[in-house]
Amino acid sequence: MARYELVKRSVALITLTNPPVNALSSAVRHAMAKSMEQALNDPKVTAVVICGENGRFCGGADIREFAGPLRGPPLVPLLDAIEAGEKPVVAAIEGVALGGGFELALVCHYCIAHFKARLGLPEVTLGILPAAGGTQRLPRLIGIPAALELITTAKPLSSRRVSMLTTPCPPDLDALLEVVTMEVKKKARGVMAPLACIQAVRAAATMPYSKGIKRESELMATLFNSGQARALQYCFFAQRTAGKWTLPSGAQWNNSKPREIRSAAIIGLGTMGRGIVVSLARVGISVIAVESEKKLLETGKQMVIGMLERDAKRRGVSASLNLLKFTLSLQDLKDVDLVIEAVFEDMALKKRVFQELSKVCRPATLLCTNTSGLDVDALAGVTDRPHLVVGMHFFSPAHVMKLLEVVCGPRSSSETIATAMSLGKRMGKVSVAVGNCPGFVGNRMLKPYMDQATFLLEEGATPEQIDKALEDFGFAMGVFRMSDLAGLDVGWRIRKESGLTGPDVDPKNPPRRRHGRRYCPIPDMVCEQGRFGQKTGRGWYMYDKPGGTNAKPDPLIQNLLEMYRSRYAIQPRNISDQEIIERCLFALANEGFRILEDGIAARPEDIDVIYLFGYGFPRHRGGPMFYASMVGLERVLERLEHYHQAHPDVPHLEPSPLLKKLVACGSPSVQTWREHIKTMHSHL
Ligand SMILES: CCCCCCCCCCCCC[C@H](O)CC(=O)SCCNC(=O)CCNC(=O)[C@H](O)C(C)(C)COP(=O)(O)OP(=O)(O)OC[C@H]1O[C@@H](n2cnc3c(N)ncnc32)[C@H](O)[C@@H]1OP(=O)(O)O
Repeated sequence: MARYELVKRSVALITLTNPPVNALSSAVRHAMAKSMEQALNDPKVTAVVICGENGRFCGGADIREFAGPLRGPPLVPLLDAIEAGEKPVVAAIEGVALGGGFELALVCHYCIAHFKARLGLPEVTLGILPAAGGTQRLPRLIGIPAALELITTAKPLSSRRVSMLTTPCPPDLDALLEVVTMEVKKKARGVMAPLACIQAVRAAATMPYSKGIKRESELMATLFNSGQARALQYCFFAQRTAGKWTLPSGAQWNNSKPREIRSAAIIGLGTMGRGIVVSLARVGISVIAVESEKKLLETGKQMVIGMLERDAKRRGVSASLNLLKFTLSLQDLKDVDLVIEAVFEDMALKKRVFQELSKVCRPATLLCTNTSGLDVDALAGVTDRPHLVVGMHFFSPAHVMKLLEVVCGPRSSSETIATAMSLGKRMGKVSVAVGNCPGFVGNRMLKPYMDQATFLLEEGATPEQIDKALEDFGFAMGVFRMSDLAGLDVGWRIRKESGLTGPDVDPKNPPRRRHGRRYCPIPDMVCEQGRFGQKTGRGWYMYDKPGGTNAKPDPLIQNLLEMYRSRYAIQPRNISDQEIIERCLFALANEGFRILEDGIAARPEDIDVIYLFGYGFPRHRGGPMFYASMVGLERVLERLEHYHQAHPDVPHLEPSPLLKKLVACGSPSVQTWREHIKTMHSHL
């Protein structure tokens, strides 16, 4: 946990040895305290050096310990003792010095950092604050503005008995703190930890160290057991768990070797295709981009080049344009390692592309589809290599969004899945393996969520009221603003293809039940008016111009809703924000439970990660499944039963069997749901 050595007969070298990141677990703290005592008591020792094993100084407190009762020697007195010691202590920093690791460096009298070392205080991302003196020493060392910034970002510095310094304090401290508070509230709506950090730094500026450290500890106590801290710490581990896929065959992330991908091809240079080309090229993969017409190819090429150049400028590197090739011929793909099809969302068209690829590409080429919900196995079935077919579902814009759903068909081989997952990682994506069903995980869950939003419109709510409730909950965008951004025509086309709407529907009197269940025709009526969202300057909101982003409530939508309600004799009622949140989010989580039952997602963490990274679910709420567990499964069940009784023609509101089962088992913690899911037929 900590190795003690005497070097050159006079220097005590204390090495933290707690792989993989030398976190300050109780055992490490214990060993450090012992080693420090030995060093201070040994007259031969004139100086102490603290470092970390395996090129990593220290990743901070052991986050796993936060979930249980706090044990072992507390960190603050240990660090205070190091700082107060008579012998000089040097932090030798390689790799990371994060959180408590950085706070450890702050108490050392000298720091030597490798130029690649990463120092920072990421505590706010876990819903807490740097409570081992970080908020008190850092302002004393580097001043309030820089410390405030560092507490939410990261900056390199060195340290020397910092608690003895007075904090350099700007004359307009209150004004400065006010500005930072406003910024934090805007960026992280409803998130407590950054605001607590500001209060702690205020204490550093206005109080002596002994009082400031007390204030820091009080603020930490408020955050430590908060739901937000639990949610953010859950997200930290969920993100790391999500990449660990397993198949029923026993093949899994750590026993399946991915292939190395040097070259790839993208078919289709629409919005998705262009983003995928950029994502691949900027990590050094040669890309052949294919379009069906010369004009589309030229437009796509110019856009990709522009995107890559802007991206390279931002990152201060040169654009990797030499890796790109643009062509109209599929014949050019015969030697590539992997193809990603990103053509229009039309099964017949995609099948033709896959048949063609089977003929053209060498037998070992992996064939991937970027479909957002079509049957991956049906595509595999038209090829000569179904085991080499997998879904790679990117999110728009593909070069920005972090999420990648890797859709495993029943015939996808473990090597194929491993390769898609590893390629996702290489592109900097958070990749989650999911099973094959309509909409996979993310889009399958979106349907009940969006249905509830439109049913609420029928019943008396407005788009802006629903969006505000969701944004106050923490979503970056409410459902209607998000739909305007994505384009309303996409969903309209899907509804037409699935036979839910079309020329047979009476436009004056569209039925409110279709395929045996409640159906809200308002989205179709909005599209029939050519209102496709931001791109047409009109959608659920109005915008200054086509492509505008400033959404304003539109009186025409208000009229449409009023006319609609009077046509169907619906008496509008006042709908509370609570009902909006419950109906939208409990319907969302309910579908998540069904997805778990069906074996389409392996664990609740995977669903939550998909919603955090693909759909803007607020991180401090943990994701839809974690949120349901925080509300209490019993309460979620009771509310779903209540709403289903009121709306029996909405099957998505009927509580799922898994939710009922978990409640019957005493609502176990989300991390243990897996043990209760006896999937008959895992799709993963
Ligand atoms: C009434 C109540 C009163 C309450 C008062 C309580 C007072 C308590 C006093 C506390 C004192 C506060 C001390 C301090 O201020 C708090 C902290 O230090 S919080 C921790 C801050 N550190 C971080 O957030 C760093 C998190 N880690 C990372 O960012 C990355 O892991 C990394 C270090 C940059 C390395 O990245 P990678 O190389 O990509 O590796 P992975 O991310 O995949 O991680 C590998 C492996 O390690 C696990 N892990 C990483 N960091 C930690 C950690 N700090 N604790 C525990 N485990 C960690 C990670 O989960 C991976 O595990 P695996 O998935 O492989 O099992």
